[in-house]
Amino acid sequence: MNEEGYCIFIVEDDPWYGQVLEYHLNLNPDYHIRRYESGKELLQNMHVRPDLITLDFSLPDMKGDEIFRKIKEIHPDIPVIVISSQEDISMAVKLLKMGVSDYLLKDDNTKDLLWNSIIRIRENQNLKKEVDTLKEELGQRFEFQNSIIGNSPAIQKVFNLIEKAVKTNITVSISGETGTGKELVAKAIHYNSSRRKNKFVAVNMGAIPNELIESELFGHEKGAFTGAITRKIGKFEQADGGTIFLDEIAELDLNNQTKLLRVLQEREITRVGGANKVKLDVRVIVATHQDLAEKVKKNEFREDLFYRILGLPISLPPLRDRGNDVMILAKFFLEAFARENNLHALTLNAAAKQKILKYNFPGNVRELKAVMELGAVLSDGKEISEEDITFSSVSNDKLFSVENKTLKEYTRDIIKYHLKKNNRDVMATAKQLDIGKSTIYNLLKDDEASEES
Ligand SMILES: Nc1ncnc2c1ncn2[C@@H]1O[C@H](COP(=O)(O)OP(=O)(O)OP(=O)(O)O)[C@@H](O)[C@H]1O
Repeated sequence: MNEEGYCIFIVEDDPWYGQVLEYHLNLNPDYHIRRYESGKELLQNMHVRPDLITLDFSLPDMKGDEIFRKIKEIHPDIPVIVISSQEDISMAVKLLKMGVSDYLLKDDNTKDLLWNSIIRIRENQNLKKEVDTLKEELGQRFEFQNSIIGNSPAIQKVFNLIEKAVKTNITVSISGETGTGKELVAKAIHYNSSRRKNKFVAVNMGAIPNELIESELFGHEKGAFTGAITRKIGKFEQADGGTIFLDEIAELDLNNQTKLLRVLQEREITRVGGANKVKLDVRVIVATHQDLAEKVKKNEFREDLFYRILGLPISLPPLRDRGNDVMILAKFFLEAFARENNLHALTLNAAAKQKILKYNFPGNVRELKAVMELGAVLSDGKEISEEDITFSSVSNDKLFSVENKTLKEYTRDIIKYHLKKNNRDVMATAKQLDIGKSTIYNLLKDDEASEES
């Protein structure tokens, strides 16, 4: 239904009969009627996209079946009621088979039959609309549940928040360790929102030097500074109508924080070196792996900007808190890798599964993906064994891994990890860990003794 109401085209070459129908249908204030007297006139006005058409079968320039075919080509979903002055059963059957919504004979009852027919068609249209909306909602749910994998209560919570986020333009702040899927969630929000047809523009604040951020975000005019040889459209302008994803927002220095705050408040930008303000309609999603509130306390992040970008906070749990999602994701990545590389389906043997379940994945889902892909390459092509699973992340992996260790063993691991990082400098390590040097020497002595024995 357009904003004028329910728009009905009456196509009838007999002006008197056309008027009778128009008068009758106008009794419903919701109906907005337009009248045409030939097939040509009707087709010229199809851009108006009526909600329904009543079509006299015997128009001077075209027969009803021919016009109906043309209507279908332009807008296949518009219901058409054919009104004929002669009873022609075989033509009626033919038209109904072609998809005409109703076939009425011109007689004393036509007005009332038409009235009822339209009511019935409208009911069907409303029902169809409802089904379409439901399907779309369901489709959306499936869409992001197909790309963001997981069943754990922790990730279900995130799904719920994504569903809330897509319904409005509220700013979303996503927090979570590296590799937990922050960008994936931001994309899911954009592509499931009404902005999906416009751009999703991602900017990593940590990857741009502070002095270039302003021009990167807001653009610059030609000659704005040395090196600005042409006008440049910034990321905010590129995202007009769509979504900008500001990753690593905590990396912004205070000066750029002030500039960003102004833009978010005024919803307009000025290109560097430009005089004009450009109004924008951009949805903002920010992400960080840092504790922003903590940064506010330390005066490293503006409190007003913090509140401006907080919007709907979505906190992504680390992979180690997602229970069996690790196994679901592992299988998902293996299947995807096999599919992309035309390999046979690969499985994990029991020991490999155990090894994965015990590990704490400091690099989260990104690391798991890499581990599974490497495992697939190292395997015999059918089954991935324990040896094919290698953890090479930066890593304090052993340090935090969930193994059956005693406190003493953990302490030993922590000290050895820092010793290695400090090039075996005992003094520095002792200072860093706030322990006595003797603790470290004793540990080294124990280790040597156990190696000798
Ligand atoms: N739940 C998930 N299901 C499927 N793939 C995922 C999931 N979470 C993350 N990934 C994949 O893991 C990788 C890392 O995700 P993403 O880049 O979104 O993480 P991030 O939190 O933004 O990382 P960073 O903090 O380093 O920017 C991507 O390849 C992403 O597709």
